[in-house]
Amino acid sequence: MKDGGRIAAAIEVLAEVESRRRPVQDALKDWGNAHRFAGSGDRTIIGNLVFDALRHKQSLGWQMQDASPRALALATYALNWQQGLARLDEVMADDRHAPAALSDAERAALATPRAEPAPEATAADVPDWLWPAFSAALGADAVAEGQALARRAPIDMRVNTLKATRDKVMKRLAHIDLHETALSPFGIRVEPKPGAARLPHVQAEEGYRKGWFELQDEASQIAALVAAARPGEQVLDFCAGGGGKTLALAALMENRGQIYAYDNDRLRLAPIHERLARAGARNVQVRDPQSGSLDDLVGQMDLVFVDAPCTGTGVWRRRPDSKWRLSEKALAERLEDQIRVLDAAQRFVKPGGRLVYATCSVLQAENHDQIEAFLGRNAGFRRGSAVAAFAAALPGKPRPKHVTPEGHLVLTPASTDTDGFFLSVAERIS
Ligand SMILES: C[S@@+](CC[C@H](N)C(=O)[O-])C[C@H]1O[C@@H](n2cnc3c(N)ncnc32)[C@H](O)[C@@H]1O
Repeated sequence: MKDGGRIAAAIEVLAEVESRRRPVQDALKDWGNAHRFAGSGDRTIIGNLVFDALRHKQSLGWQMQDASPRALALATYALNWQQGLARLDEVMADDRHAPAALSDAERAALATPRAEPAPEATAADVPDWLWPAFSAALGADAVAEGQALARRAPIDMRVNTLKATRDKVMKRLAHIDLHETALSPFGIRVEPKPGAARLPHVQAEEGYRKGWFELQDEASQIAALVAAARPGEQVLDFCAGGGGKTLALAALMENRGQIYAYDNDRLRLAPIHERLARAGARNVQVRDPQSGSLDDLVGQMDLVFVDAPCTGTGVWRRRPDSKWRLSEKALAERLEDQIRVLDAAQRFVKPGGRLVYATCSVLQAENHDQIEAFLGRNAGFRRGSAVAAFAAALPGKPRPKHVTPEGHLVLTPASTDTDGFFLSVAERIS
């Protein structure tokens, strides 16, 4: 395929995502299945175009004065990928699979930046309805944070210290352009590359199959460090999902003590068994809703980790389609879920034990307001300090920029160069 045909394919996929509200990965996969002639290089480029168009949907639509799939794909190629109008004309002329020739209005919009400044929500590529909450959470940095959440994410790996060291993994992956993460002591990062570039498929590496490393954003690695699970402790991972945090906690505990991995959705837990085996994590009992209740754990846990269901505003870099699908209704539902999860999880914390409440969102309503309301209705808990836990777990590292007066921590792409993530700690006093 040539670029004209790839742009046409991106338009098709974007239309499918928009009109049928399909997850972008599914739409891309279906397109690939229906167009077997497209090679893996073509599919990468089409995927990059589609993801970048969704990341910058609002700002590109504003510049084009047209947010149709066609306008977004053309603007992504010419503006976001900096190929320019002349090159776009060339690839369109040169390819019978390319979209129809540019209109005068498209040509004008691609040639000249609009004179007036974009509204803040547009410049930040944040949905208009969410802007008040987003900007309240991030203050003067809101536009910069929105823009950072609209960039491509790096590939972050967490070295599994049960099986390997960071040096060993870095040596084995020396053929890849990577470096140590700035904060996590067991993180390795592959920086994103622009335009058509393809990132390495690190899951195909022998070291991945041997369980020497996992794919995990640095923010999640930091979450496990802040939770400070120690060898020998009793830990409940109450929203374990596919087990990302469970594995990180097991490594910190050096396979000593016990982790109970629970989730109320069996299907989400399903991958955990294979992941635990690959990682060599032997101190984890998986408890799904059908394998028995958690009653024996009430009041027994040194640590209950609540990686709560949330809107995912902190992971828009990786899931840009979710940014535009999010609705007020979905946010309200997540807020209800979070109250339910916190109230259910708290009873497992033993006196003197701690509850860590985390989300991959940056919104105050899901974060600060949620944990503060929990503390308000649970006199048996007192507020701990996530920022103090961060300083203890990561000595010598700079204090993150976004810390609430109560000591809760908000990691963000523009401030910590991670996904957006919220961390808070509470301690049971009675
Ligand atoms: C952010 S995800 C967890 C991700 C996971 N900890 C990881 O690191 O891969 C939130 C999880 O909470 C689970 N969940 C939602 N409501 C719950 C409830 N009432 N009790 C337990 N888990 C719940 C969801 O099924 C989902 O898997």
